[in-house]
Amino acid sequence: MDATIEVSDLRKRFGPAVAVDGLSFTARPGQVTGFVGPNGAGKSTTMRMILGLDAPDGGQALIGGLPYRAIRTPLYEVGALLDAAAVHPSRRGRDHLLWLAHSHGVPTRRVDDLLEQVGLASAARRRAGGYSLGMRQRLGIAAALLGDPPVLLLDEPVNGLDPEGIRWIRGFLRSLAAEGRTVLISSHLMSELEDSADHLVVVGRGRLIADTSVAELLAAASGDRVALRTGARTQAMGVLTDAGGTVAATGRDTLTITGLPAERIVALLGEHGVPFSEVAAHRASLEEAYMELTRDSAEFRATSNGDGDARMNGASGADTGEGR
Ligand SMILES: Nc1ncnc2c1ncn2[C@@H]1O[C@H](COP(=O)(O)OP(=O)(O)OP(=O)(O)O)[C@@H](O)[C@H]1O
Repeated sequence: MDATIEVSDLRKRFGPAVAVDGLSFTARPGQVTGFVGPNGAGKSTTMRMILGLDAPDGGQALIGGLPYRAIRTPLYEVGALLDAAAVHPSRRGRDHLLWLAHSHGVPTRRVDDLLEQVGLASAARRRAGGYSLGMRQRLGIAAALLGDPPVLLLDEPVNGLDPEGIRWIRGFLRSLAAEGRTVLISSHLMSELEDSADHLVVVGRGRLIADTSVAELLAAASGDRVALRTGARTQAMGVLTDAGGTVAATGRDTLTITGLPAERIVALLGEHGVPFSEVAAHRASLEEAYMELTRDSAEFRATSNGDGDARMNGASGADTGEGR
């Protein structure tokens, strides 16, 4: 089957609250599509509509040209993880998968292979109630993969994973896409998608903010900035400004230059005998790119949680999605 997910002018309200407001995007085979936006942006509702769990008020969501409910053997066509907590606590991890597998004709062998792949083999015979959130995410991902489907939808799969788990899932998602699958993953943290997504669909308050490749977004945000480390800051500023660069001091011995390529900067400093220890073309992080993207939008802003992991927040008064 064609594994493309196509969302067209999708709309959903819950009473007076507009959850999804005319959203359109396409997630293609062979790519990890990051579906990103602050809490309450409408990501889960959109995924639920793609999976036929919520009925849209308008528009449509198709997988391989079909609405989900028209897919004959969904376990083999579309794998989904919406809520990692949806596991019976007294059931052992392996038994949870076996029960799902056997009710769909999937062999036991596949269950054991998947437990191995998601790193749960050693915990497979423990009860799921004692699993950490990260272990439940892994179990949920294994369940989504049972039928070896060409389409995967994972809602916040990175949530609860430790740094090793985050590294693992990035590689795992990339390998699933490299096998030709369509992988749609949601996140409210832009930084979670760094190094895993190829394509980004950014939403806010149910609307599309950006639909772009990660490479294009980063290139646009990186601009022509060059970072320079030098003990002769004043001298360097003079030389580079005279040559037409725009120079800003960013630290005691660091400068950021725009308007001059890195090679020209090196040549100029050499000609004028200005010592320096480092010249690097600036590469924006995905988080910076997001800031750039939403700079003109008063509705969204990024704040740092203090450990360099910036979060996206809706403006004050935005629904946090809590209390449901
Ligand atoms: N069943 C529901 N009943 C009422 N309101 C709902 C329901 N489901 C979602 N909403 C509302 O719809 C909006 C979008 O919620 P949704 O969960 O889709 O956002 P999200 O982007 O997935 O957020 P999060 O990152 O918190 O999961 C929010 O305002 C939310 O409160």
